[in-house]
Amino acid sequence: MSRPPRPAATPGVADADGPAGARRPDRGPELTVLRLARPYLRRLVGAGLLATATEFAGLALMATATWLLMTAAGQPPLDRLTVAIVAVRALAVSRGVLRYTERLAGHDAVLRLVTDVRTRVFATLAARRGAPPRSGDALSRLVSDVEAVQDLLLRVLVPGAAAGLVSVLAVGLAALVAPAAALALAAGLLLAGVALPALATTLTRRAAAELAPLRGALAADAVDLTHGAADLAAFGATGAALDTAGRRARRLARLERRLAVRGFAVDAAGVLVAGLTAGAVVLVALRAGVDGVLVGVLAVGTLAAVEIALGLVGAARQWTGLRTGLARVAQLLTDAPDTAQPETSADARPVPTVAPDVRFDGVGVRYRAGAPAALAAFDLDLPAGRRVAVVGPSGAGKSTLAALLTGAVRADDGRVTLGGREVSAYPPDELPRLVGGLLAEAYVFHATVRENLLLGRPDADEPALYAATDAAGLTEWVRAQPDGWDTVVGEEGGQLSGGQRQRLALARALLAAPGVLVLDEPTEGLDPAAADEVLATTLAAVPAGHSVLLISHRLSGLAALDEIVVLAAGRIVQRGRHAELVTTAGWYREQWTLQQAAEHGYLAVSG
Ligand SMILES: Nc1ncnc2c1ncn2[C@@H]1O[C@H](COP(=O)(O)OP(=O)(O)OP(=O)(O)O)[C@@H](O)[C@H]1O
Repeated sequence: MSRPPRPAATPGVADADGPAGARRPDRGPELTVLRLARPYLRRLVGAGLLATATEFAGLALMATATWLLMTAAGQPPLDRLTVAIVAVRALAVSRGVLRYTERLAGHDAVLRLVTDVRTRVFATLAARRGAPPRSGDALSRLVSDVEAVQDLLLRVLVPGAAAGLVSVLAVGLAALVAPAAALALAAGLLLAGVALPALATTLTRRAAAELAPLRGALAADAVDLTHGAADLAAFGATGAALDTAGRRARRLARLERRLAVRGFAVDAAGVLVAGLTAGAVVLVALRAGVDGVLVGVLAVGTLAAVEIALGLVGAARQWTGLRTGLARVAQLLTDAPDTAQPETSADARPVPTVAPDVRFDGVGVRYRAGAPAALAAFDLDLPAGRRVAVVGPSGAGKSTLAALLTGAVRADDGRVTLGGREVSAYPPDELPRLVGGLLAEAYVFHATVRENLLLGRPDADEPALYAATDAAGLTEWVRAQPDGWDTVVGEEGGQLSGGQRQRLALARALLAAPGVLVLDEPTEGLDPAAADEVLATTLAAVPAGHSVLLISHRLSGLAALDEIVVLAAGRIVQRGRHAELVTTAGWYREQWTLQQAAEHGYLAVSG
């Protein structure tokens, strides 16, 4: 496998990786993310109103049931109770129905929004193909960060708004009975719904911010201690490593205990507030001469209303835990205003019909002063529709060519032009539409098969996905998975075999369909028969008019290419078509013979 050459330009994505390094977006991360919720505002407001209705039905149920019980104790005629009996039943049933529809409406809106956010995040990452690679951990975190957007709406904003509205309604209704009691209720609700959530946030914010990185570090310790056990033992470092991990585990346990104690304290304060508010409301109502039954209704209603308002404490806690993830997502989206707009994003990217002509003119690359040239006096014409293979021994400079084309490396001598314009003159977001493909050590994301593929072309429909996986020979595997396209492939594609990972990366490159398709060792990790088949189907799947630069150490399957360039120590040593090169003495014929012998045996070669 070719090593990825050192990138020349370093547009930063790494700063969005961690909480410490994350530059804060201009506005709050919540606002940045919620801007994306605009198309779903009506659905979200609907879900919020349903949540309010659910809570209100619960409150009304408690109040009506109290009135019913207290009035029934006086044994009035049954017809005085009929309406209340029917109301209790209706409220009990409607509360369940409302809760169900609220969940349905909320999840419908939020899942649509999250799909949007995820597509934009992936499109942003795709548009930064020239940027330094992000760590697997950071990418995985980004995938789960997107889930924070879901929680922000479902666990914070919708229930928070419902609790706020029901509190206002409860105060309004209490005011109809006794305005002074309503004031006491309002004070209690403010304590439960504003002061306590603020206190909970203040008490837990610092510890919560420390908790997530600490958990990550401990998880990394666990992996190091198990995977690196042999090396630690070999260097006599097991004890020290265990000590470090032990210290971290103890610190984590201390923090979690502290958080739990503070959480219980706030919860206890909530119960106290509920009791005191109910007591105050009862006293004030009695003083105001309110009827005994109504005082009872006010007391129970107060307890129910304060409990609903206390839901804001839970929402505040959730919000504290979500902020870091939200900040990372917002950071990524604000850094890439282009990809945040569907009209200009990769979604709307048309498949180019004709490739730009590519020319390498006397190109030389030297990675370090004094080091031998990775590429010297390299000339190549790759007009639209031409397919060229570059072969040669390890370290010959093949991947450097790919890096020059994608703008990851700049030529020290000569010129690399696309459509007559120097590669370095293209804006970074324009280049990937023209040149791209399967580069060295392609990264497979901890996401679903579909999401990994859509990174190549976010607007690809199902037939396009099938066409790409057919060519890469992955369709059968996808069909065999219970979750099909939605199969999660694990961290760095860890739940796939090496061959399946390669096929997935290849299918993604084919789906992207840039005008100039660069394929750096596309059949790496496949057995010879599969490699031949995949190379043939891949080349057949490249649209007419698109060019191909194929980098390969395997010489099998190159007969269909228009030209083969043999590189050695950065210089062209042979060029021609396969049929010519196998009959000419030189590196190509030698390697061809060796590879055929290794793959098919000497008899097949001589026969
Ligand atoms: N990022 C880098 N920093 C320094 N030297 C590099 C870098 N990338 C490549 N080189 C050097 O440039 C030369 C060409 O490397 P390149 O990766 O282009 O070769 P290759 O033909 O693709 O090799 P392989 O088939 O082994 O992947 C090698 O000598 C290599 O050591």
